[in-house]
Amino acid sequence: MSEITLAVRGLRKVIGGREIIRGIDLELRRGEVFGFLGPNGAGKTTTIRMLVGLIRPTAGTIEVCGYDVDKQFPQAMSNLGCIVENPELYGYLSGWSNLQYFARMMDGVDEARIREVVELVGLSARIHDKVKTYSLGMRQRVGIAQALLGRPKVLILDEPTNGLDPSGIREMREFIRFLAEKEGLTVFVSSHLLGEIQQLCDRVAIISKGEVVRVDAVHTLLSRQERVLWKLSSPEKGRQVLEGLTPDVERQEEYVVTPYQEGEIGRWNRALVEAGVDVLEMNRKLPSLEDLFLELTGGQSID
Ligand SMILES: Nc1ncnc2c1ncn2[C@@H]1O[C@H](COP(=O)(O)OP(=O)(O)OP(=O)(O)O)[C@@H](O)[C@H]1O
Repeated sequence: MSEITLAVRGLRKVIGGREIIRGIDLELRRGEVFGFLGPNGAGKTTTIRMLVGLIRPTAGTIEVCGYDVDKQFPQAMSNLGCIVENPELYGYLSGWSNLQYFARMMDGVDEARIREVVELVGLSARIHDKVKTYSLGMRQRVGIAQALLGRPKVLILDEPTNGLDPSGIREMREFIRFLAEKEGLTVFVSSHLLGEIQQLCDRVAIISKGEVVRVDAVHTLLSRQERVLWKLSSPEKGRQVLEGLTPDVERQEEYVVTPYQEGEIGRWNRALVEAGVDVLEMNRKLPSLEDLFLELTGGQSID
């Protein structure tokens, strides 16, 4: 079991008599990109604000690298970097001066470290230009550089690709994966975009109405729901044959749909042919996270 860098236990938050967060437990490991997925209003931002110490939980604990955010705040925060609301940068200063300004407020961050993070986020060529000439993607990178100054083990990003264009989104995704895989950071990313989580994250927690309804590897979540679409010479007869072999068979337009069960497909195929049903086409289909989300939240849409 790899090192736990962020542990959340029994987290609750009541605001104005309303329970917004209703008991969240999470354990994040070193080197993983962890997605926090939920529709608008599910409680993502409130949870993140507690993780980074901006608001206090009503109940529960949060530990960063073993340090309690409430009781050992400075130690916990020295292991945590975050961009929660849009990074506040001074447009009339260069990226470098912005970073110098933040570095001055931190212990043990020297010019060499600033140079290091600038290189890490790939901004060396433009770092002495004024921030107001930067694209949104570049500003995000300065924000990340700032979050990395103190050598955190955990990085928390709230909707990191918000507002970026497709190439900016791809770059940001590659950069986040690099930080986890090569630098060993734990990256916690909130999003309401299923496709993004699917492409970026190792594991995901799905949050709905202040509760985590599922935590699993993205791959496991999706493969468990994998289906096979059969195009058959006589779909109705084929459906009856398949129903005798596996539960969960349904018709979808011209296809008969079954679960995907490794090792069974050949046998089902033979049974169809023996019953006089030709298999014209067969496709494996991964569900979208969207299908899964609808299933887990009882039809609550993502947006
Ligand atoms: N300070 C507050 N006072 C009252 N209600 C609040 C407060 N902060 C959050 N809420 C409510 O708590 C719920 C969760 O909000 P939160 O912002 O955490 O959701 P979210 O998942 O981050 O959604 P979004 O992506 O829209 O920010 C919402 O119903 C919101 O109205």
